[in-house]
Amino acid sequence: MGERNNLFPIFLKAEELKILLVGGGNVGLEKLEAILKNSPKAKIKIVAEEFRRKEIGDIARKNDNIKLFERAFTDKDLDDIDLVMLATDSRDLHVKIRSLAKKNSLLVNVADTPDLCDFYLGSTVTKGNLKIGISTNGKSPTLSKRMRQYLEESIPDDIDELIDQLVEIRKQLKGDFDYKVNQLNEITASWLKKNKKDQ
Ligand SMILES: C[C@@]1(CC(=O)O)c2cc3[nH]c(cc4nc(cc5[nH]c(cc(n2)[C@H]1CCC(=O)O)[C@@](C)(CC(=O)O)[C@@H]5CCC(=O)O)C(CC(=O)O)=C4CCC(=O)O)c(CCC(=O)O)c3CC(=O)O
Ligand SMILES: NC(=O)C1=CN([C@@H]2O[C@H](COP(=O)(O)OP(=O)(O)OC[C@H]3O[C@@H](n4cnc5c(N)ncnc54)[C@H](O)[C@@H]3O)[C@@H](O)[C@H]2O)C=CC1
Repeated sequence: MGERNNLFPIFLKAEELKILLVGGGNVGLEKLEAILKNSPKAKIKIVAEEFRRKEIGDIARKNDNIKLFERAFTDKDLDDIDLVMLATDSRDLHVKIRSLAKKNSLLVNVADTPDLCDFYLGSTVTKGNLKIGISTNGKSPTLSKRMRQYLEESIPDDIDELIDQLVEIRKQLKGDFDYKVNQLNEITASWLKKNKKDQ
């Protein structure tokens, strides 16, 4: 048997959390864009001695939820933070911030260092209410990206209508829990068969 991905996926309400991002270079920008692509109103505090002025400056100007501090990291930056993402060019600094953050029981991602990560970012496909997260266990971000592109093309853009229909049906179903589960399973099974026949 080969290796197996044992990561546990969760979908964070990032717009209700305070995220600290340290570092504003290429990697910092990539991670900032990854957060905002999924959660445009996420509250992000960026601390960087220098940063990609054009891109990160523009994003921060247009978005009140992003606070940009042009200076070195200080220990107090961890106060009142829920989640930490590090993207500087210093492993020593990453190790130091990580150990401070762990004292506050914070979860930490270090963009270019899987062994220092409590969690990884994944590629994501979003179609309305549907979101699919993809992980290669930290092995190949490129494969994650290709899988995202594949799924983005193959999942119909109107998939959200199926979700809306199920919400309506779910509201109208009368009966106990088991009855509802059975009904919802039956209805959706026939949708799958129908789609197969259509192909
Ligand atoms: C472990 C992880 C930690 C984390 O960042 O959370 C991590 C780590 C590293 N990334 C590296 C490089 C690249 N990262 C990308 C892209 C993405 N990276 C993302 C996630 C993750 N990257 C986590 C694992 C995800 C998983 O399990 O699959 C994505 C999915 C999410 C996002 O960041 O938005 C996003 C795709 C978004 C999309 O398009 O869908 C590309 C491709 C490209 O840009 O085209 C390259 C260049 C090609 C290559 O190297 O593969 C390197 C090498 C640095 C070096 O060479 O030293 C490391 C460090 C290492 O592996 O040691
Ligand atoms: N750029 C890329 O695509 C890749 C980068 N990497 C590695 O990832 C790391 C980050 O890469 P880049 O973003 O390109 O580097 P970068 O040099 O452009 O950015 C580093 C950022 O960290 C900030 N920083 C450094 N010390 C700080 C401190 N004490 N407090 C606050 N901010 C501080 C800098 O001001 C800057 O914003 C590097 O170690 C690099 O070797 C690895 C593979 C690819």
